[in-house]
Amino acid sequence: MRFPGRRKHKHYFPVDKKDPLTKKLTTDVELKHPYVVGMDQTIVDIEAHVPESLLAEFKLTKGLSQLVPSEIAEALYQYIDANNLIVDQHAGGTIGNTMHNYSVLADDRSVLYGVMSQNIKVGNYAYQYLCNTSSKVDLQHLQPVDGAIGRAFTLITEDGERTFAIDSGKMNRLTPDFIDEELIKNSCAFVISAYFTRCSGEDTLDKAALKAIEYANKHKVPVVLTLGTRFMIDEKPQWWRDFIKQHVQVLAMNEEEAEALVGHSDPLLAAEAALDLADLVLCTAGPLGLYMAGFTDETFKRDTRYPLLPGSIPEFNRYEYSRPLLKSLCSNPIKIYSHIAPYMGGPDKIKNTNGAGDGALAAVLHDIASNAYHSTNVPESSKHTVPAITYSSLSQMCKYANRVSFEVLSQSSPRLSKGLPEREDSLEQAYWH
Ligand SMILES: Nc1ncnc2c1ncn2[C@@H]1O[C@H](COP(=O)(O)OP(=O)(O)OP(=O)(O)O)[C@@H](O)[C@H]1O
Ligand SMILES: O=c1[nH]cnc2c1ncn2[C@@H]1O[C@H](CO)[C@@H](O)[C@H]1O
Repeated sequence: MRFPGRRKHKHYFPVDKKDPLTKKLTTDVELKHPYVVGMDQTIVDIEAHVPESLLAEFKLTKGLSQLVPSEIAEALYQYIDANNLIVDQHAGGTIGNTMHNYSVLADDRSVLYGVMSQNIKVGNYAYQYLCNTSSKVDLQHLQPVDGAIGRAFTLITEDGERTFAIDSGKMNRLTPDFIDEELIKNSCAFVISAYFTRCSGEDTLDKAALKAIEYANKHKVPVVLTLGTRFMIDEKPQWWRDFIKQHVQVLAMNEEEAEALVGHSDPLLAAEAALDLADLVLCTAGPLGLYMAGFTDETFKRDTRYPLLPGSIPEFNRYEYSRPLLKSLCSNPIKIYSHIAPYMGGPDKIKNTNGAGDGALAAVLHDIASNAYHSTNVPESSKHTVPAITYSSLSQMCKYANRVSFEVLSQSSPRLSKGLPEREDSLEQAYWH
């Protein structure tokens, strides 16, 4: 496990002090590695740069992810192919991207649940998916299906905005009997997107997801939910609020999904309202950067060293140096918030913003897993007198998540091709400072 950012020796694995802790770690002790489990609709992204008029022609709403019947998907494919509009084809899926990015950042294992075509030919979609996924993502738990995986036509208009038209294939056929309780029980987080609810007919993914969530809740493994796309939440906001309150500990969303969920267009107020539903909240807000919100206990709160910020909640960042806890573990819970503007103001040129939010979530997962790694291997560390969910403070995680989003935006594709540099060129802006 590579740790997020550069860490002080005091808390990291100390090598300079000859105490029992150090000895334990410098002798041949094999460190235990935590892993995260994600579940996704296995999808290949077919990226095309298109004029706005094409969206109207195919009755697609800009900025959203929408399912299309296979005849429409085929007509769309024929159109973009014949007009040479396709610029790239790569593995996608919001959780597939997140697991891949997690594994690249942490240099460690994640497990992906989903389906995979049982007949793979060199060059077909299934093959492309496998070739495009980090070898640290364990794909042994994909369920074989007789048919194609999903296709996401990722249509980028001139303003860089992306619209998805999804051709489902067999992506929703993961069955509940395929879910291994032990695998979930021993993981440090279970990650899913709201897309699992978009099932119909013979689809079984929704039932498989509910089974996995039931196991995670039973064994107190944090459930991490990312909201996917706005109109799914708009369709039944109360259902989502109840679902999150009952099953989810960590919630990730962008400001539009947040508004659909809790009715506030201001991302900070939305993040605060979401704390009635979940314990830790990440709300990305495009060019405004991102917000995080969580709980800490009165006893463990830490004052920020940054200037206190005005906003819809005055001085909201006061305790951003605190590490977040599950609300149920706080005897006197207080709400904590942090915000960060885009790293270095954002890349000079953004060709598309696809996957920037998935990148931010991967960073938060990395921090959660680092905490599990450290507490399993160095349980005596003073760090773990606070039963926090994450290794870092809210403030530090915001910096890290933002830095990863920047990397995704700069490379114009949702899956990181490499980890972050050990040292940044611009030290003032370095996320670990
Ligand atoms: N135009 C921009 N300029 C600078 N930074 C940006 C811009 N758009 C996004 N970002 C960065 O990327 C992060 C995530 O972006 P955004 O809120 O667009 O995610 P998203 O809508 O969830 O994306 P996706 O669903 O494609 O993963 C932001 O918090 C910010 O740090
Ligand atoms: O319905 C869906 N299910 C799963 N993933 C999706 C869906 N629609 C879009 N994306 C995925 O979202 C990623 C960017 O955040 C894209 O890679 C795309 O594949």
